[in-house]
Amino acid sequence: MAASSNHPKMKRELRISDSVDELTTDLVEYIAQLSENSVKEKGRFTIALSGRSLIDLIGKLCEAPYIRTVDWRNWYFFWADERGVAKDHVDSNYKLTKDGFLSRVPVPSKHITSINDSISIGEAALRYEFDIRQLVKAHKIDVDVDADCPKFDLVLLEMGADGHVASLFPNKEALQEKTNWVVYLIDSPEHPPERITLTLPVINSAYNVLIVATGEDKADAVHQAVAVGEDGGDGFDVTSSPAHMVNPSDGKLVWFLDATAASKLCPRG
Ligand SMILES: O=C1O[C@H](COP(=O)(O)O)[C@@H](O)[C@H](O)[C@H]1O
Repeated sequence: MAASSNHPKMKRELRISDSVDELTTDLVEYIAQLSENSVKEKGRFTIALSGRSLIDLIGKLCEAPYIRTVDWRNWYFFWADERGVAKDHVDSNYKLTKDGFLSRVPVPSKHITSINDSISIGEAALRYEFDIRQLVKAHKIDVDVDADCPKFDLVLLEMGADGHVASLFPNKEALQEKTNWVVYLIDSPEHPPERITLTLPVINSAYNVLIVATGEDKADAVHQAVAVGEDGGDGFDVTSSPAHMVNPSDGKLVWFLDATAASKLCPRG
């Protein structure tokens, strides 16, 4: 890894790699370590994951040594967001994850909580929240009592070039959600328009949140999410940067950036 820095006031770390290859190596090792610690401590590892290029990156976990060393049997798998399409549709995060990751690792199928694609998007959001609540009741997912939210061991996100994470897009109502764990939208600025997403209270209750961003097209959004308005000044509107609103209450936030995505941050020392 090229550089790492810790934010003095928050439990936040920036890990900046020279290349996407280096970032991938660092990211999968970090996830494998979180999984090992969690399984050792409580016998399970709950992970909620986003889609798209992230799936390519974590594909390395399906290779040696991780395919043998990770305790896949104790993973519990969830999605941070899903698109309102059938599970076999090319836009489906489920399909992407199944083809590129889940079909290559021995996570038990009963540990995989996917989003129902045979009902309306509103019903599917309610059903997904219900399923998560059942697992909290069954003590398969920890709970953040103060926030009344599930406490995932890891929420793994990729930031889009507009600063969105999961399906939480800039200036959208979903960013204001305080009570529900899962919401849906029918007007996503990115295709497809119907989406389901975990809400900020859930993401911010996790033990660990990792945000990945690679490529020059994400440099402005990284700068806005990480460096702008830290003092709350300059009239910065946080809802213009959903990634900026990711701020775990007592968990740890780690950004995994490649050098191009980090290029608008202060020079590294
Ligand atoms: O729409 C989505 O975008 C984000 C980031 O995507 P990328 O194309 O910049 O890799 C993704 O993580 C999220 O799951 C997805 O639904």
